[in-house]
Amino acid sequence: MVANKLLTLAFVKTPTNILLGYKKRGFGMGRWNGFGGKVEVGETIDGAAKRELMEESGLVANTLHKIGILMFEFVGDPQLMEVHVFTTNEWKGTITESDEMRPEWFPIESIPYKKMWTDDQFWFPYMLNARPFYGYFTFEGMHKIVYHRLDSVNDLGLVEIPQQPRQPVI
Ligand SMILES: Nc1ncnc2c1[nH]c(=O)n2[C@H]1C[C@H](O)[C@@H](COP(=O)(O)OP(=O)(O)OP(=O)(O)O)O1
Repeated sequence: MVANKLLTLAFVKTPTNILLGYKKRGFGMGRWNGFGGKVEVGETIDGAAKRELMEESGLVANTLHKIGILMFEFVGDPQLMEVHVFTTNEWKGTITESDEMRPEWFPIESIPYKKMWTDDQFWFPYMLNARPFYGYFTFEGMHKIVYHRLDSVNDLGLVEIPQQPRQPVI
């Protein structure tokens, strides 16, 4: 069994707008997303979320609220991605482009879903409405979702996080 790959994803939002970043390189290149990345050894998940937000957007979150947990399975890959999703509406600093991300504000009614990960359109409504959620998505390739489930949850601390893919890896 392979340990899950632990990642964070943070969104800065106001009641009407959301800050997204255009991924300029690496995994998810060419897509708009929140700010995040891998949890480093010795870091807490919350600490990694704050660090990645700062590195990729220039902003420091005063508080981050955990709003969701997403699992991603890629058919044929034995390792699951476990992504912890956060939001903040209190931050300081100046929005700064990094070599990885180009940040830009979007009105909530015109989020560019067609230029984002395919799964985002499913769970963004939960995140935008501050409804805690748990989602599991199985991808075939980088675009096609072949399985998904999405649940509203009362307590993210009680979510049972799977440690291996749903489908046997051949
Ligand atoms: N399917 C999907 N939807 C929404 N968001 C994501 C996915 N898959 C993902 O990986 N993500 C998010 C999770 C993370 O926030 C990033 C990926 O992080 P990555 O760029 O690989 O991690 P870094 O630590 O920043 O990478 P390097 O600096 O090592 O290149 O996308």
